[in-house]
Amino acid sequence: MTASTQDDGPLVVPGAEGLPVREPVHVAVGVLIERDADGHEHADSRFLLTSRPAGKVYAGYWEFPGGKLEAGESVEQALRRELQEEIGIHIGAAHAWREIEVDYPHARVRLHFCKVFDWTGEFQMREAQTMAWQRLPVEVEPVLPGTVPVLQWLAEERGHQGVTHRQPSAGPPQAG
Ligand SMILES: Nc1nc2c([nH]c(=O)n2[C@@H]2O[C@H](COP(=O)(O)OP(=O)(O)OP(=O)(O)O)[C@@H](O)[C@H]2O)c(=O)[nH]1
Repeated sequence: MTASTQDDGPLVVPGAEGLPVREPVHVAVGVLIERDADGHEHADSRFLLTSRPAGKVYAGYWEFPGGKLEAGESVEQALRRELQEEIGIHIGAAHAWREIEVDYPHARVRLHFCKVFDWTGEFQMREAQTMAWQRLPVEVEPVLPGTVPVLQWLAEERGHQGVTHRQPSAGPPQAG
């Protein structure tokens, strides 16, 4: 799937063009990164992607784990709760990193990406997702449209040249 950006505007996914402006749903998203023995992130550090569970919009697409903020929650609180609920880990500090709005046909979301370097606990895919530690270029596919800019930001930070992921080979997603 291809998507287009607008100047200072949201990433607009095909099918969402021309829709009335909607209030964004805020989503906390964790970019879990493995650091080396010196505690540094480097160009080859692996990051975690998870596949979206069956029954959700974009089921099977790969994304960074996270979920919607509940009433009264901060981004960090929501991320802490979501990662415990969905993948079974307790995170340490969440470092606010980048934000982007994405206009999907089903909703407009504002994605608050946080880098996370410390966590405890065993990974448990509690929604029957799949997890994959990845480097650039990402090998799993298809990647969620809202994940593509994040891969680009990582590529810029890491001096990665070339593609960041494979283009999806399947047709449009089944809503769930
Ligand atoms: N977790 C996550 N969501 C993302 C990313 N990129 C992106 O566009 N999204 C969008 O953000 C929204 C997150 O919703 P979700 O369904 O995962 O959240 P949730 O677990 O709280 O949902 P639910 O409890 O209502 O089922 C979806 O519309 C999803 O398509 C990403 O990298 N990670």
